[in-house]
Amino acid sequence: MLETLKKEDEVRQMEYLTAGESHGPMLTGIVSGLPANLPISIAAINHQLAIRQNGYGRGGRMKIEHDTVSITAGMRAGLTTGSPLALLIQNRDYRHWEEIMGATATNPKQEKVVTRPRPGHADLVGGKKYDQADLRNILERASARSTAMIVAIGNVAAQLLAQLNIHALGFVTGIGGHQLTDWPAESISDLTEKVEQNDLRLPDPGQLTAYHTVVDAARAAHTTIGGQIDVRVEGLVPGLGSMQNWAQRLDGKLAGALVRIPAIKAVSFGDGVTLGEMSGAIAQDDITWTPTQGYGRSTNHLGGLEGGMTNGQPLLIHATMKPIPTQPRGLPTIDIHTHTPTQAVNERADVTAVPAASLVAQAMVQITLAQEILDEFSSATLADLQASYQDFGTRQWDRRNS
Ligand SMILES: Cc1cc2nc3c(=O)[nH]c(=O)nc-3n(C[C@H](O)[C@H](O)[C@H](O)COP(=O)(O)O)c2cc1C
Ligand SMILES: C=C(O[C@@H]1CC(C(=O)O)=C[C@@H](OP(=O)(O)O)[C@H]1O)C(=O)O
Repeated sequence: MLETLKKEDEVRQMEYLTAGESHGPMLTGIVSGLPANLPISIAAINHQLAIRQNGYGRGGRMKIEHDTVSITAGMRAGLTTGSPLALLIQNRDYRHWEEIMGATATNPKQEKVVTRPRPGHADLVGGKKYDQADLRNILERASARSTAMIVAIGNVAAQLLAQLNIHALGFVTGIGGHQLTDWPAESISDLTEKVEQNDLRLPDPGQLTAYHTVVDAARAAHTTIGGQIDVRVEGLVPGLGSMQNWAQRLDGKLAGALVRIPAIKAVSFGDGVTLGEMSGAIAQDDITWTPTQGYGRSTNHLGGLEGGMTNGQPLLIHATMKPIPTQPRGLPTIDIHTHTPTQAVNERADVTAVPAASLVAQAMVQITLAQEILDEFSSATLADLQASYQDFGTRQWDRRNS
């Protein structure tokens, strides 16, 4: 029994892996378990990669990189073959780091050895765990540089989901303690138009100036800020996920996927933390039925999930990003070689990266939903998947006395 549960939780039809250091030569991604005959647009992936690099408040690194993906396995003539898909993204910054980061380099530049761990980053505990005297061997992999590959893989998942008419959008709803918008009630197609018109991914472009002011104030105060992100998903059939075993609950898988993003510290669904303040009769979503639409809901307080399953309403997910940990004026720390109190290393850093993180959150939701769907339905080919998914969605199950 325990073995079965472990397998359900850990072995998935679609698996993905990334490799690559922030200042190494490239990022590598492998995605296995995709159906054969899925059209993949590399231009669409590159479009998302370019958007991820945007956002007021990012540091100097984004001026160096021009992220584009190469697909080196698993695809021929624009279609997946069913074999593992391999993706590569070059790090342009590597040319400045080759002597330090090359696989055979001996790190001659002593000033790039990191001995002053940053509070809020992986430096200290990673150094202890992996027995590294140079904390660069930790921060290079902990860096959110890997989110570029996650966005590429997320877009592969998005292209799969689009074949089933499922669409997701991540956007920014707050910055540095300033709420910029409430849950927008619009559909994804209306929201996408607004969110993609500005490089801050704001559903209300009227808030651009407010956003800039908050970031400018943080920069002037020599500090960093976090913010609020929402992800909305439309088009999911009811019944993805399961209440049978806790390991199968989709709410848990989605929350786990989102908090894996570096610096994401809270996740909630629907009305989220405010549900705790509502009366029970208000907080649930009344069930309706019409001959043309079938079952529906009059509200969506619960964000489209009941019993760990999708209920056919849009998924509404909220995530909070903490302020960027690297501080221009390094925080109090201890030098690991001398044990003396000092200031943490000041690596080049972003003042904020909430717009980029909103796209990463979108990608993690898309990956998690693609994994769930590929686990649940027959998927050797795209046609198999479309047929079994549609069959499940339209299946008549309730017994009426008419
Ligand atoms: C898109 C993005 C960009 C980030 N940029 C930076 C940065 O420039 N400097 C930094 O110290 N942390 C940055 N972070 C956050 C760190 O990677 C993260 O705080 C660190 O890996 C520790 O993980 P934790 O905060 O989840 O504990 C960024 C995160 C994301 C998602
Ligand atoms: C490289 C990216 O983000 C990086 C994430 C990051 C961190 O510590 O997480 C630190 C910074 O790296 P660098 O010191 O090279 O400027 C960010 O730029 C990226 O988003 O592509």
